[in-house]
Amino acid sequence: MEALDYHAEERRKAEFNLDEMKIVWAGSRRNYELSDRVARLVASDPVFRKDNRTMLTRKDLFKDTLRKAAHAWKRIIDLRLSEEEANMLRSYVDQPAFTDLHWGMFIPAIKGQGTSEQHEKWLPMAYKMQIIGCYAQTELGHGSNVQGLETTATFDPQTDEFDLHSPTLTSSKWWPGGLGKVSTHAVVYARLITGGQDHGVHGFIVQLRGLDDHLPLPGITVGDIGMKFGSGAYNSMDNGLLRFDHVRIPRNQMLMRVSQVTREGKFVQSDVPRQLVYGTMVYVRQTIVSDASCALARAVCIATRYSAVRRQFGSQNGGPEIQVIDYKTQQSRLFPLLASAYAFRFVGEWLKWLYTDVTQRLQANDFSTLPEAHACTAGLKSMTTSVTADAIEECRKLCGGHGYLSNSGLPELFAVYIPTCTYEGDNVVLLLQVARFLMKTVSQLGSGKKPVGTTAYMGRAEHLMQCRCEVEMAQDWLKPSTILEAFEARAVRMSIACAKSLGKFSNPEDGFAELSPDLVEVAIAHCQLIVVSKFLEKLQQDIPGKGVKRQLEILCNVYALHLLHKHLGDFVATGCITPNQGALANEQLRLLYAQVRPNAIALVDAFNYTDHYLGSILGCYDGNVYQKLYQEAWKDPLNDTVVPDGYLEYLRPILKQHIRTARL
Ligand SMILES: CCCCCCCC/C=C\CCCCCCCCCCCCC/C=C/C(=O)SCCNC(=O)CCNC(=O)[C@H](O)C(C)(C)COP(=O)(O)OP(=O)(O)OC[C@H]1O[C@@H](n2cnc3c(N)ncnc32)[C@H](O)[C@@H]1OP(=O)(O)O
Ligand SMILES: Cc1cc2nc3c(=O)[nH]c(=O)nc-3n(C[C@H](O)[C@H](O)[C@H](O)COP(=O)(O)OP(=O)(O)OC[C@H]3O[C@@H](n4cnc5c(N)ncnc54)[C@H](O)[C@@H]3O)c2cc1C
Repeated sequence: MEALDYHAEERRKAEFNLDEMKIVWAGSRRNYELSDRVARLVASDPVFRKDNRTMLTRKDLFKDTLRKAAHAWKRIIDLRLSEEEANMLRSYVDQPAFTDLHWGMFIPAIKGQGTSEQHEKWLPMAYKMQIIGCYAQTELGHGSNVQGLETTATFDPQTDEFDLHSPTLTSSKWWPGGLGKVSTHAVVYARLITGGQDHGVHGFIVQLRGLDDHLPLPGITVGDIGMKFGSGAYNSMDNGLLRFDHVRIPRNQMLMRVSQVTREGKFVQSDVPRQLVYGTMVYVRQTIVSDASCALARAVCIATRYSAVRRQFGSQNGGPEIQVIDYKTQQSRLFPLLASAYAFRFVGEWLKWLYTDVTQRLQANDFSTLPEAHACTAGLKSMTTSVTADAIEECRKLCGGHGYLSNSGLPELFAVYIPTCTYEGDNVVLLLQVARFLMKTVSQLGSGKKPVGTTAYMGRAEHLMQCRCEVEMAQDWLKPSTILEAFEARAVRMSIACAKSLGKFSNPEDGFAELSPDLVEVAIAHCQLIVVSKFLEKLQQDIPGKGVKRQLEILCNVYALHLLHKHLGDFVATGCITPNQGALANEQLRLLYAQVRPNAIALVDAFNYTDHYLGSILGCYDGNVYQKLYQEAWKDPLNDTVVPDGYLEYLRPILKQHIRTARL
């Protein structure tokens, strides 16, 4: 019997080659094939089941995470999966775990900040998971201000050791994932003190637990910090606390690529910039941008499929009601998010390239592109995660009441996703880093130093400050050069206006603090320009497949014009466009939505997400939503009994009280 497909008609409407779009989304045919294989492998394995996750107690959820991690590790070894495939497996298992920090931060910290001897000693054990590590930077009192950390690592020349100590309550390490219950080791960030002098924050490899009994080593207090937001979600992670009471480690456990301490206790700063101590964060911020497109695509896939199934109002002559996806308001809320998922995918690909490039340069001691890599990773991490977090909530609302059910998949996705706006750098703090970089670039204009990379457009400031947008009709907004120039002009004008305002302050730091809300807006304008320009660049590539490029052009225009509509105030106030041109952009946007509409279901099918990964009844591939919702309701433990536990003790006495009250 042929399987039921409630979306069959929608799928027939598609005007492009779906298989080719799947390859564009995956990045290459090879990536598509690997990812498809791993997704199916995970979906068909009962150990990776997750449909009962939000019902588990914290302890059961944690044990389930350990079980999944052990099973994942066994599969990785048995099937000889590459690191790339293992990472795909991690994504599809879809359960935050200590392994994220071990592979995503502990190992990269040693690789980026350790010497070759340290690599030889620690990496083989870490790669085999004979030791498990975490990244212990944040403290109870300080997270954003890394220079404000209080943990000390004092060198003792007599024993050739560092003495690690937590001098205050606020110096307790607080938040590191994997620390609470699992890690045997940590890269700990502490103030280096030699000869009574404070040399700032550096990384140290510290063993925390015994490798035989898993008990904390002497002088170490360690535990979990407690339940976090939502059920299921990030509670599978053992975010931990850690205190040191004069714990001794050998000198060679300080990560010494950036600076060294000699046997005599002399502090030596190498040619490598001290910012490399922050290098692991740059790496992870880059991965967070790629992950943002996955989370956004997932929410959008659920909301789009459900919007095509759901009908409300408008039945004529007894015919079917209107699919909610046909309401213009639904389209104007949903399609920009669909376009953003594709936009973030492409900017994530580009950022990965940028990161690989800067890493190769760093290995050759070329540090010239580090500031730009920092600004791009910080800014795009901030922008993409903020948009994605808001978008998941918007998708919940787009699904009406059923979106609030746990089995819509959206509440847990929201709960697990929102901390990305905070971890790896609070999003506002990161935007202020971008703003600093932009203000520095503006201050160097005219000095002969030509801006390059993502700030190259500032080199054309003279033109961009006075150019006029030539749009006369709605369709003029479809010209890539018109869109790009409007975004470049807005970004440069906002940057230069802020730089001028800063110049009015006698103390630049006072000015920066006072104008920080405006500076955040400047940074956002710059980041949006990067995303728009990378989408446009993607369209310059040869993209095979019937109708594929056309759909991407439509999505690119939706992405750019919805931003223009949303930030119309910026564009008009800076004189980049007139109010009438803004109205024409909005008119064009409405026409674009009509072009997205017949392709919407196929555009989310292109993400190639399994029902297991989506974890959503509303987003299931076959669209058989109502029957599944009905069946699922009966599986709730509350429905195990017809009369609930507690009826006799609590309900019945209330129900019967009217008899007594009536007697009073
Ligand atoms: C169950 C399933 C199992 C599956 C198993 C599968 C097995 C898997 C196998 C393999 C899979 C691979 C897996 C990979 C996984 C990847 C996933 C990773 C998930 C990670 C989860 C993350 C969890 C969260 C972690 C954290 O949050 S860690 C802590 C992060 N903390 C922060 O981000 C702090 C933010 N603060 C700062 O960054 C800084 O302090 C500051 C705000 C930048 C200010 O610093 P300060 O020194 O005060 O700087 P300034 O004076 O402002 O600037 C000085 C100077 O430096 C420049 N700068 C600043 N930062 C950087 C930088 N990072 N890089 C370069 N340069 C930088 C700045 O621009 C200034 O420059 P100028 O002087 O030129 O102006
Ligand atoms: C789920 C989760 C996992 C984490 N995992 C790890 C981990 O593995 N390892 C680790 O070391 N850490 C980890 N962290 C900690 C995380 O990196 C920090 O919480 C994060 O960097 C934010 O720092 P904070 O908590 O000090 O926020 P704060 O800086 O205290 O932020 C509070 C508010 O102050 C504002 N603010 C702060 N400074 C400024 C400023 N200069 N200008 C304007 N506004 C400002 C912020 O915007 C924010 O609104 C994790 C956190 C979470 C939530």
